[in-house]
Amino acid sequence: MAKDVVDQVVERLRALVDDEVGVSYGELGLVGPVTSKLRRLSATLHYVGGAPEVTEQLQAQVDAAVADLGNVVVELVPLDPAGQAELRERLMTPLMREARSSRTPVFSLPGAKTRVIGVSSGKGGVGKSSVTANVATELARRGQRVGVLDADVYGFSIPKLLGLRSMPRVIDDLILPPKAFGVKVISLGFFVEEDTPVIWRGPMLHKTIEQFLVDVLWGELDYLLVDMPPGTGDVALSLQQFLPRSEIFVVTTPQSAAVRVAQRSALAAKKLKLPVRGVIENMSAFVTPNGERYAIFGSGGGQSLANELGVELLGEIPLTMALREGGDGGTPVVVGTPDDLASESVRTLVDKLESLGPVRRYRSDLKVQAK
Ligand SMILES: Nc1ncnc2c1ncn2[C@@H]1O[C@H](COP(=O)(O)OP(=O)(O)OP(=O)(O)O)[C@@H](O)[C@H]1O
Repeated sequence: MAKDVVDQVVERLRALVDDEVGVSYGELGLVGPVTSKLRRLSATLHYVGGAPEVTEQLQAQVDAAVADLGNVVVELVPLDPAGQAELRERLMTPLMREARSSRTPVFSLPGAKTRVIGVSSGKGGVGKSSVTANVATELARRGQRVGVLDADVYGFSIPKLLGLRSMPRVIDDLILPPKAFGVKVISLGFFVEEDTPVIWRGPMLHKTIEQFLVDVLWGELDYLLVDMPPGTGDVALSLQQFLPRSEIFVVTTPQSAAVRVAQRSALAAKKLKLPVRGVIENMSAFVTPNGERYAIFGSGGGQSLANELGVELLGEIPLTMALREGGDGGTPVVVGTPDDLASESVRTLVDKLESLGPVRRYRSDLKVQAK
């Protein structure tokens, strides 16, 4: 077998990128030697095991990469514990090492650029998770690096809304978040059995959120969205402690009763000194194809909450079939039906979110010296 074919196999395997890590197998040092026997080339690619479908997907990707090079068999070999420990060391950036040794999220270290956005609501069922999933997807579509931490202990819906079937892979004690529509996701739901109710006590939840912030290989992110449980509880407290630079956005329906409960969650955030930066109204008027508007859940709630809180109403997302169907099918409406009215309002909302920019903070350590 010609030497250049061997080189080409190695080159192609080295160039393959592990999508979740965003680094090539070559750079990760996971391509084994290629041997030639009886006109057949055998190669090995080491990988971090995950769900069977992840392995199948990788095998298909590998086979396609070398398909035109003749008789080449690439065997996928899971990394042994020593190999995993070595890989973990290679993947950790100096910032991440610092974060892990001080148990402080990289997002809170000095100089961190990630905007951390807590999406909160007064009560369940107002569409907070659907809004989070669509905003995250739209940001990623615009080229932003986005992660979602699904901390909604009452219903971990983010993986389903983003059609994620694979579980996070674990390299030694480092967690690799699976990715969908360009969004990296970690959900408490990945770690509990489906349909098994778990009572999350404050300290346990706090510890898990710490682990998700510190031991997950988020890489560099422009945005981290946190889907918070409805109400005023423990996750807000954890956010305040781990991510004091978080901004809070409150989702409400247009109904005045919903607004009152949403207001309580906003006030709780304010008490924790987390800035509430905007209101998002969801399930706004349903519009028929003929343009007739039906305000099924009333109207004006989002604006009045925004006025009371002294913040901007970032958007009014209408009730639409496409948004609901997109969520059920695991393809966010902004990708699946971009010309839907709900997609349009998500885009307007994201324009406003981006233009708001991060919070400017008073730094008590900086003093102006009068001459
Ligand atoms: N604008 C909308 N148009 C149509 N359906 C919507 C809209 N927003 C949300 N829904 C649907 O409402 C249901 C609840 O939404 P979602 O799970 O996002 O709410 P939530 O506030 O996060 O609830 P929970 O806190 O219980 O998880 C879902 O079936 C979703 O598809």
